[in-house]
Amino acid sequence: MRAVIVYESSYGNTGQVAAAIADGVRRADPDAEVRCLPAGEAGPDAVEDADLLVVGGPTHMRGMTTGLSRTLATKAGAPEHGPGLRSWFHSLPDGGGGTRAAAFDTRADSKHAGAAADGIAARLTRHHYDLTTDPVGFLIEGTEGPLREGELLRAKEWGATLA
Ligand SMILES: Cc1cc2nc3c(=O)[nH]c(=O)nc-3n(C[C@H](O)[C@H](O)[C@H](O)COP(=O)(O)O)c2cc1C
Repeated sequence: MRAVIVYESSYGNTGQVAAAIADGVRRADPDAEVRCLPAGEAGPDAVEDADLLVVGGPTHMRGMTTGLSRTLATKAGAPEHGPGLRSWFHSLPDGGGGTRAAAFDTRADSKHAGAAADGIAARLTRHHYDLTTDPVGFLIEGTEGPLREGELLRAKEWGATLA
């Protein structure tokens, strides 16, 4: 089984979640070939043979990041972090049906938080990937993080369910 976890992360929290999900997949399927890549390193070649594609990013302005939200994050001190998921999706090959997929995000614990994962899931579906589970959000304590205690373990366990 080949699994690819693709993520966008301004402050690093979503990257940590992505790595934990990758660990969970490896733990559940030790024979799996698992790659965990930032969007800028996940070109079409990296995903075309995947049996499982997991995509996640931070929630900005109640949805996926935008050019504006990424600029605001950088101005607020976040490091530059390569292309965002919106542009990454433009070069994602069509899944053609039969490739399993899942979406996740990081977000605040607020009823007004919104969810980047919903937009990610919709794009995966539009690209004919088969969502195997509902989109999931992992909670952060503030704009820059850290992740809430226990969330990395939850991400690992969620990853194991995807394998
Ligand atoms: C410009 C901007 C807008 C944000 N808007 C939201 C939001 O609408 N809802 C939310 O839950 N978190 C929001 N956040 C907090 C991010 O979700 C948080 O920074 C992110 O999950 C951290 O993940 P990262 O370290 O991978 O970037 C926002 C952050 C920034 C920088």
